[in-house]
Amino acid sequence: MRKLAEHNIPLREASITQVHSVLRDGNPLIVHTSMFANALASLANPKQQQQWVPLAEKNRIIGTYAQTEIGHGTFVRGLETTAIFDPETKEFVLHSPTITSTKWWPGGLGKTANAAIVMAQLYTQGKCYGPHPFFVQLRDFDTHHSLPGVILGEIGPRLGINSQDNGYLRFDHYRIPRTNMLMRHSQVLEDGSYVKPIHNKLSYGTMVWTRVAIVHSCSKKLACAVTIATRYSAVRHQSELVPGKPEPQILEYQTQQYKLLPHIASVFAILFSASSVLRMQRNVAASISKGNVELLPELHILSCAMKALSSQDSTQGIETCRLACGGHGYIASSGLPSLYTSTTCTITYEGENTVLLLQVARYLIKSYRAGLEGLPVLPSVMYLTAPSAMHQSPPLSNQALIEAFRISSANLVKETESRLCRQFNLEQNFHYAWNRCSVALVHCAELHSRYYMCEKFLSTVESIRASDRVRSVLQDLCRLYLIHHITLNQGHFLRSGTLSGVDLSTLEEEMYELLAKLRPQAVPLVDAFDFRDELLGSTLGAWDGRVYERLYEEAQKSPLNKTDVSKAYHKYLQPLMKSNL
Ligand SMILES: CCCCC/C=C\C/C=C\C/C=C\C/C=C\C/C=C\C=C\C(=O)SCCNC(=O)CCNC(=O)[C@H](O)C(C)(C)COP(=O)(O)OP(=O)(O)OC[C@H]1O[C@@H](n2cnc3c(N)ncnc32)[C@H](O)[C@@H]1OP(=O)(O)O
Ligand SMILES: Cc1cc2nc3c(=O)[nH]c(=O)nc-3n(C[C@H](O)[C@H](O)[C@H](O)COP(=O)(O)OP(=O)(O)OC[C@H]3O[C@@H](n4cnc5c(N)ncnc54)[C@H](O)[C@@H]3O)c2cc1C
Repeated sequence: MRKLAEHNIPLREASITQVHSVLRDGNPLIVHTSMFANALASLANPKQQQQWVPLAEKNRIIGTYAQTEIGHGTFVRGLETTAIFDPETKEFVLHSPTITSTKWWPGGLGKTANAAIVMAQLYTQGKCYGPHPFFVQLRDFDTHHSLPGVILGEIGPRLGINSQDNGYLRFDHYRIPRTNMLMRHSQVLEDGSYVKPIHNKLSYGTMVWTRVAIVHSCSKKLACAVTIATRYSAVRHQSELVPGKPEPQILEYQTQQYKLLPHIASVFAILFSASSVLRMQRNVAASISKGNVELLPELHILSCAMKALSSQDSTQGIETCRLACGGHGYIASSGLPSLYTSTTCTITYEGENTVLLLQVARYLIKSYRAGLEGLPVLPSVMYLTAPSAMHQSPPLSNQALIEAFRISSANLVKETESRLCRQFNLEQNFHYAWNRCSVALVHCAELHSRYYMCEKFLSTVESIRASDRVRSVLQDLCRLYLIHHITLNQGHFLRSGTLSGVDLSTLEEEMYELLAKLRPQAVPLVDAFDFRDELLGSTLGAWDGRVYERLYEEAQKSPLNKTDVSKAYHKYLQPLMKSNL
């Protein structure tokens, strides 16, 4: 990043907006270095990796991951792009049969990538075997022109990340060699016969990998936002806390502490969960390479749960940080608008959150029913039918709060499963009944996911190797996080009987005390994230706290300030002013 690539400007001299356009508003190579690279690593066989990975690493091949179509993003089994095997020529013929089959959204597809992993419905010997990944060259590697039979373009401006191109792609009976089907898990042999994978969802592996990557990415984006807003809140003085006294730092206001400290805690909560899911992903990947897919469902569900929760929490946290900075939070040079627009899309892409949470709910109901029948269930959901151990922990202790989450989550799953049964008896159709319970099912998934994140936060803080002082601050942050999310979900705890109204009032009081106790730690905590000013890219969050000078200096860089009278005056204003004479 020493220089902003396309502008060849030393990073320190770049305008904040230019920094954002590369670092935050979208990196045209992010899908190449993440999803495309992972698809080759996890879905291609060794011979294919040998052929394409070195070229991708040298950026001779710039790839993207082209799965979503203008008519289908969520429902992968409904994709319409076809890949029909031709036994005569031993080729796949790729085609976009309808307007809705147009590939639409893939990052870099419009103008940057010269190749793609394309998900298409595989047909051979007259039978459809569902969506499979194919390596497809899209542009000439020397001239970058689109190849014959490939129609490419850019989809147009978006809410954010506009410095990367998102593209569209259509195929017109475009032929690729049989060996361009990524063949690690399934194959089509020369005679056209299909060899099936050991698990029919292995072709979804890159989505799972990316969901796990997004969790970690969300913790970093939220860390940027809380750094900016907390530092600004220590510099900004406003109003009178006590009449007649000097204007205080806005960080002295309890409401400002409530806006920022729980989200500082959330950075750690997401980070610790990200580490846990990443460990699981590596273990499952190792098992799959030995032919063992037993834990794949656990990874799928956990990656859905954590991607949904971390994208939602970080997006809400960044917006809260932006609002906590008042008017200056709305200015581009604060860095907060581009953080928001580049994070809110994580709720949508890589699996829209509602849909992923319904995947989690499906697993919870299925596991709950299996537990009732005494069948084996996987570790993360064993608690659903386990006996409660509520009263073994001291009242309102951390362990008691985790128990309250556990029991409330199990209770909600049990209640919702009963509702599903009642609805099924009415509708006599599981899918209609499922849909009529889907709001409650999403709530089950959210509470289960929150329980996981809280448990991981506490267990990590309890086992972390750190100085007593650091441990004490992390324990306070964890306690604040647990109480904050209990107060946000009070109804679940009252309904499960795990916490009373008095308990909740006691916890609220403690939360307010924790805000005051953590106030002196706020700036040291965000300084510890150690973001360089150039990467933070914020007039409000710079290390030296010269907020007003930086805002003013940044404004000078605006092209509009190159002249005192803008060209628009002569072209538009002056005629307007004279027209009424
Ligand atoms: C510059 C340096 C960069 C370095 C890079 C490093 C890291 C990256 C950094 C940060 C990350 C940031 C960004 C990431 C990069 C790029 C992202 C940018 C762009 C975004 C890309 C995309 O959006 S790609 C397209 C994503 N699309 C989706 O996710 C589609 C969502 N839909 C689905 O996944 C599926 O349709 C479904 C799961 C919702 C349903 O699938 P379906 O086949 O219909 O299954 P069923 O619902 O019928 O279930 C049947 C059973 O199958 C089980 N199952 C489903 N999926 C899986 C799975 N993946 N694995 C295992 N099992 C699965 C399901 O549980 C059912 O099981 P049971 O029958 O037992 O219940
Ligand atoms: C910035 C950005 C970058 C992207 N990059 C890529 C990329 O590189 N490669 C790629 O292939 N794709 C990419 N995508 C596409 C992305 O993966 C899809 O937009 C995403 O999967 C959501 O699908 P959709 O757009 O069809 O939304 P839909 O699924 O149509 O969602 C619309 C609404 O329908 C609801 N819904 C859908 N199905 C159900 C259901 N079963 N039950 C209940 N509600 C449902 C959703 O909850 C949502 O509220 C990108 C998208 C964005 C925004």
